[in-house]
Parts: sequence; structure tokens; C-alpha cells
Amino acid sequence: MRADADADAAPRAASADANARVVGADASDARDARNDAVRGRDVEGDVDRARDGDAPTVSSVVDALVKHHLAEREGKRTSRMPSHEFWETQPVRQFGEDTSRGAELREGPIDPPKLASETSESGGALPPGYEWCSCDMTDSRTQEEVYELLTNNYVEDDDAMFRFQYSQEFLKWALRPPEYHGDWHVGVRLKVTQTLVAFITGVPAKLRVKGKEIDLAEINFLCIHKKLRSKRIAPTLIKEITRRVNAKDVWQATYTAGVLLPKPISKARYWHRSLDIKKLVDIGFTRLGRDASMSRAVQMFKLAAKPKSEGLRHMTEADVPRVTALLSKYLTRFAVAPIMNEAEVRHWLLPREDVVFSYVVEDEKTNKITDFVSFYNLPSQIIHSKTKHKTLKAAYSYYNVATSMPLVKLMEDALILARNNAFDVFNALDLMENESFLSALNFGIGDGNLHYYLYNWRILEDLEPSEIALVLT
Ligand SMILES: CCCCCCCCCCCCCC(=O)SCCNC(=O)CCNC(=O)[C@H](O)C(C)(C)COP(=O)(O)OP(=O)(O)OC[C@H]1O[C@@H](n2cnc3c(N)ncnc32)[C@H](O)[C@@H]1OP(=O)(O)O
Repeated sequence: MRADADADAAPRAASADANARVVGADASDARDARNDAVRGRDVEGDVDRARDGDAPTVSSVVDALVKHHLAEREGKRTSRMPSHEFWETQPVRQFGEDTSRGAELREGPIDPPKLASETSESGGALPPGYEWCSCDMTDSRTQEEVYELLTNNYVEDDDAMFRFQYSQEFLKWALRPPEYHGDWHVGVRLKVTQTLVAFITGVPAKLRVKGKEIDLAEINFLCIHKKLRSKRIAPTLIKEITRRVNAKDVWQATYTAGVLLPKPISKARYWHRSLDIKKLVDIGFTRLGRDASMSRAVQMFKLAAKPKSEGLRHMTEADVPRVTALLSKYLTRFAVAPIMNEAEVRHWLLPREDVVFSYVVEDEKTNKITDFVSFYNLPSQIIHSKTKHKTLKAAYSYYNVATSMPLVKLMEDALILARNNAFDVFNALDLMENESFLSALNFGIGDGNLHYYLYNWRILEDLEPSEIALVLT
């Protein structure tokens, strides 16, 4: 969204893995030109790099894209494509690989099957003075250590204004789903002081990818202390979590990241809906457009006092079987979606105070649950706050199904519920059917991309975000 956009407000990166920036008219023009110039999706990171690096003109960006696109079609590397010393050795889709019909590549596992017993028993080499550990997320002291590491070192927006601040309750929820493995919560400690300095996690999940069901690990919370960056510790952490996942006879993984790596299956975009526009402007999350006034903006983002849908109520334990059925049926529409049993729906979707908010609409006559809406609470720290505000309270759209009303109506209620729970902003990716409500409900497009990845599973064609129904916390 441009700074002078009609909606008066131009949201910044909500910190969520947001590595791209809106840098003014040049960048937006370049983006438009790029969209017109080429259809290929993988080239887009190049634009960001070209843009960030040399302050290029629109035409030089387009030139670079066209060159890149042609080279990519021929399977060549261009000077603008960074090399990935680590990722080029991994069983992931690679830039420039020939996936055309008739080529050798097939959809499915990239590495040939192995035996869990072939997995080595010890981890890769860390720099001297550091050691591996498993972080016991049932232990309150360890939870605190993980919380501290992430609070001070995890994902920030590009201008280092906001940093994710996952609560301890959130971390327990995200890391302890049914059948989780304690040793997939990998830490690195300084030997002498036992300080936790790096972290990466996996949790078990089942995903349907283009009709195939895959048991895999969802990888998240990769974090290295700021003082230990750029020392190639990340590849060591990734190899260690891979070893521990393989040891449980699991050979595939999924993950999301703001950075462009070889090679996403899809690229989604964050959208932001202001709930407290005054605060968002005060803290620099949002800017008012050139000719906009605060009173007009307040008016524009005004919401009803309470939800409008009759019968909308909190989801309860008794709803679990019916929500599982409703959601499972809905998720079959998408090329990539989780498969959740009742225990998983209970874990991921039953309301948890200050963590996940879920609501249902039940048809009084038939007792059927017709609609489901949910969001989770992920605040960001305001890093160098110059105001009284220390925290940006952000709600993130999670899984939503509307059958008795249009999705836009259900999501308007989600906004009202989020506002009534004191959130400042409601964030949503352009996944699933979300495009049907984003503009209509005054969301503004953010400046961050979220790339979706599969490890050791190839699909031949990139997917649109609307084909993805996976929300990783
Ligand atoms: C079957 C089981 C498989 C299980 C594993 C599946 C794969 C899981 C993959 C992990 C999914 C995580 C999902 C999330 O949690 S995404 C969230 C990532 N975390 C953050 O952004 C927090 C703040 N940043 C940091 O803590 C560090 O900058 C990190 C740790 C990100 C990199 O540390 P550092 O800056 O000190 O770098 P290095 O010198 O050690 O290493 C450089 C190498 O690391 C590659 N790199 C950089 N960022 C990422 C990234 N986000 N995913 C994957 N790789 C990444 C980079 O391209 C380069 O490789 P190559 O380009 O040369 O090849």
C-alpha cells in the first residue's frame, strides 16, 4: 500500500517475517512494472535485492528481471542471484531447476528413502565453547530462558522498530501439541554459563499437499543471539533438527520465512486492519496519507460495538467434534492444508486465554456448527518507543470457515471481537479465501512477504497463496 493511498493509512511491516519495505514511489512503480514485465514468481526477491542494493531505476529493475527470467528459463544462474552455500546442498526445490513437462523431476520426496536407524547419533559440530541441549518446555525456568532469547533476538521488521514478543503461554501452546517430541526443541548453550544462545523447534503435523498426505515436522522459532550472527550457526542448527526429526522416522518438513531461500512453494503477503488507528500512527506502525485527517481515519476504521452474527459464541470443548468435521471438509479445497484430528483441533483451536480466540455459530434448529472463526495473539515489542506505548497488540487471523453467511460478514465480527479484546491491529495473510474480505474490510497491504517452503518434497509448480491453507504461528 502506498503512503498516499486512499485509505489514509499505510501500514508498515507488522514485524511478521517482513523483510521487504515499501520505500516510496520507486519501489511501488517497480513492483507494478515487474508484475507487468514477467509472470514468473521466483524473480521477485531479485527485485527486492536490486531495489535495496543499488537504488535502481525502474528500467534497471525491469532489465534485471527480464535477464534473470530468461536465464532462469535456461536453468542458468545470473549474477543477481545470490548463491546459497548451505541451501544448495539440501533436498529442497532449487532456483533454475527444470520442472517442465518431460523433464526428469517428479513431484514427491527429493531424497531417496532412508532408515531412521541410519541417522547418526550425535549432533553436528558447534563452535568451541557451545553445546547442544533439548529445551524442556514443561519446565518454567526453561520457558523463561526461551522467552528471553526470543524477546531480545527474534524476528524484527526491516527498520528494527518492532520485534515479535511471543508470551510464555503462547510458546507452550505452539510447542506442545499432541504427540510432540521434547528433543525437537533444540537449544544451543554456552558451556561455561549455560546461557541459551540459539534455538530451533519442530512439532509433528500432517499435511495434505496436492492430494498426498505427508507426516512431517513444522519448523519454527529459528533464532540465534544477535552477537552470534553470520557465523554459519544457522545451517548447523538446521542439520541438527533434521537429524532429530529423521531419528523419529520423519523425512519431510514445512516452514515459513520472510527471507527468500531455495525455493518457496508460494509467497503470501500480510495485510493489516487498523483497530486503534491513533495508537498505530503514534507508534509509527501506520502513516496517514498526505491529505488525510485523523478524524476521517477514525471514522473509516470504526466498528460496531458488538458482533452482528446471531448465535456467535466462544467455541467450547463440546464443539470439538463438529468443528473438526467442519474444518476438515473445508480444508480439502486447498492444495496445501493441515489434516487435524480431534485431539489436534482441541489443542490448536479451543480458546486459550490471551493466546487463541475461537468462536462458532451453531444453528439452533439442527445443532450444526455452521461457521468458525479464530485468531491468535502475537504482540510485538516497540523497540525504541518514544511514546508511552511499549507493545503493539496484534491479532493474527487463523482458520476461518463461513457456511451460513459470506466470509466477509464473519470476519467483520472477528474484527469487532479483536477490538473488544483490546487488540490494536488485526493481521491476515492473503491465504485461502482471505482476498474476499481484505479490501472490503479496510485492510491495507503490508510491506512484508511470507514465503512457504517444503523440505524434501518437490512440487513442480509454484502455488498461489489462495491455494494454501496453512497458518504457522
Ligand atoms: C526432515 C526434517 C527437516 C527439518 C529442517 C527443515 C528446514 C528448516 C529451515 C529453517 C526454517 C526456519 C523458520 C523460521 O523460524 S523463520 C524465522 C527466522 N528467525 C529470525 O528471523 C530471527 C532473527 N534472525 C536470526 O536469529 C538469524 O538471523 C537466523 C537464525 C535467521 C540466521 O542466522 P545468521 O543470520 O547468523 O546466519 P548464519 O551465518 O548462521 O547462516 C547463514 C545461512 O542461513 C540461511 N538462513 C538465514 N535465515 C534463514 C531462515 N529464516 N531460514 C532458513 N535459513 C536461513 C542463510 O540463507 C544462509 O544459508 P545459505 O544462503 O548460505 O545457504
